[in-house]
Amino acid sequence: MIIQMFFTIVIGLYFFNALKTQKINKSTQSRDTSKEMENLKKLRDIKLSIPLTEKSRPKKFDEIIGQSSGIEALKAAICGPNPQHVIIYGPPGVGKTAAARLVLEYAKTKKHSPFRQDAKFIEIDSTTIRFDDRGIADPLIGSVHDPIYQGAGPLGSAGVPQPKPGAVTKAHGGVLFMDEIGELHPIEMNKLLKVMEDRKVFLDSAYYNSNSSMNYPQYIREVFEYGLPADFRLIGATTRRPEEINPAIRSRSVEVFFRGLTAEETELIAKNAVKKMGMEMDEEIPSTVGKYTTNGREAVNLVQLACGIAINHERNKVLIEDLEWVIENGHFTPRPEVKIKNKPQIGYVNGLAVFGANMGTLMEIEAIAMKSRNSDGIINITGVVEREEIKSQNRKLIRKSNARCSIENVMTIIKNVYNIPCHDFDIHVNFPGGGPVDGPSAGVSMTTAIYSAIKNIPVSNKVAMTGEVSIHGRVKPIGGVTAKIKAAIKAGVETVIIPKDNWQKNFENFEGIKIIPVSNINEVIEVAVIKSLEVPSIEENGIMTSEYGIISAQSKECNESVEN
Ligand SMILES: Nc1ncnc2c1ncn2[C@@H]1O[C@H](COP(=O)(O)OP(=O)(O)OP(=O)(O)O)[C@@H](O)[C@H]1O
Repeated sequence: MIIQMFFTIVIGLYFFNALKTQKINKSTQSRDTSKEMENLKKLRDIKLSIPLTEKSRPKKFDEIIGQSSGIEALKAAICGPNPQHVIIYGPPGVGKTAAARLVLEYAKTKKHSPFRQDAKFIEIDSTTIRFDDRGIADPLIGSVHDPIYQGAGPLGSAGVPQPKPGAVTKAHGGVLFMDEIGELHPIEMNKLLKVMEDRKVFLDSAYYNSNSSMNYPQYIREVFEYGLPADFRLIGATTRRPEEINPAIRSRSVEVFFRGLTAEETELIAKNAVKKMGMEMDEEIPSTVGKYTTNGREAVNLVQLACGIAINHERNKVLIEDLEWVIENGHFTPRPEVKIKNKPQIGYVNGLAVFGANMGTLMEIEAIAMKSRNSDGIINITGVVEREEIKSQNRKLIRKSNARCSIENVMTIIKNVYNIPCHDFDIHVNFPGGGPVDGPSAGVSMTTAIYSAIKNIPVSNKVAMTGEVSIHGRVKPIGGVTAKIKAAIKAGVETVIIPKDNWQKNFENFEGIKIIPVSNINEVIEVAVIKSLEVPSIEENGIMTSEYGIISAQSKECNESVEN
């Protein structure tokens, strides 16, 4: 009896103590959290003004300048009855994120769209996702909080592993937007591909055994047995080129292209940004911003800084001096603007090229030909960036310019088609400005420049051209033709020669330019060189020059032999 009483008192005391400790813990916790809550509220009350980039973030598709084709393609991929995964390519700050953020809301307005009104848009930055081989934390795919970890709570104490859903599950039924998808760790990419295939995520834990007699909660058992739902549409955005992106994700996605913005477009973005700041500005501000910026973010940032200077001087008007100060101190360089020359020249051709994300530009090509003193002429090619290295996380891509190899083809074409023994000449071809020249598409321009240099016939300054040329003189299709035509118009060109196979019906609607599709090099020469122009010869420093440029030494010799 006494022993029984003794044990009852001991057990009673034990539970009493346990209860007391629990109460103390609870009151300390509530005291601590209420203090933290107070601090959090205080922090939330402190607000700086909203940055202009945030204020000027497009709220409607109409406010995204210059990307109508990209937006149309994005809408077609996401807003139909069968939405597709999408990859948006484009340079930084041109509206990829802005468009992605709007497209889900737009899809919800469509009757046939499978997205429900409460469908979520989940945004994740791929550069922040690291592969963790222990699988403790994976914000993209999800992870399992095993009972060995601290803070595992009552379920953890009971030895139950707890699944933590990742972005793929949070985006279930909606859109998962992955910015900079080209930077995603390869293992994470493979996991993502698996989730996209299964439309659910399977999580593993050494602490879960389906055959175990342990009494797992129903939810835990369901997740481990049947997976977490992850049926979403992916929109990945990247500044990388398609060939740098994992082919498996590319093959599962519709590819959409956003382009770099023209000066007029960044000009408009700047104008809208100043309006959104509620300020006035000097008339020259938008055009100056246009001249110094190639994307929307740069334009908005430039305007924001100039507005800041005006505000510091207690003005409501941004002066051109404010902007010039920002340009000077920010070391901004103006965008290159190549214009056509004011008269035809010998051996000088307006080529066309694309750079970056499908931006067209006029590419000058000049050639000089001199009768060689040796049996085999020397070919010199300068101004070409020959090797371009692009490093990504897991591989290195090397682009080699094949302009040097292409010139051999050009020599064969001139010999083959025009019966000119061009290996008897020392030839120098130069690409002023030096860019990564893509040899094949400069084929027609190089041929025309060398032909003009050897024959001493000037090339029209109002003509620009693009196209690959085969050794039999056939003109073959090339890429980026629309961007090239637009660049030609801006440079003041009146006639553009393009390969016949690149012809599109909508080129008929281009105003202010004549577009001539050709299928062989004879047609190019026919349009580009000005045969009617007589070349007067004025000797200067041993090199013959004319009103139309340099006359090659070969022509000097020819002239002399005629005179003799
Ligand atoms: N085409 C555009 N039209 C209007 N504003 C633009 C445009 N492009 C960029 N902006 C401005 O720049 C800001 C940043 O653009 P956004 O984040 O959409 O670019 P992004 O292409 O996703 O860039 P990144 O690849 O660097 O993430 C926008 O909030 C907007 O203010």
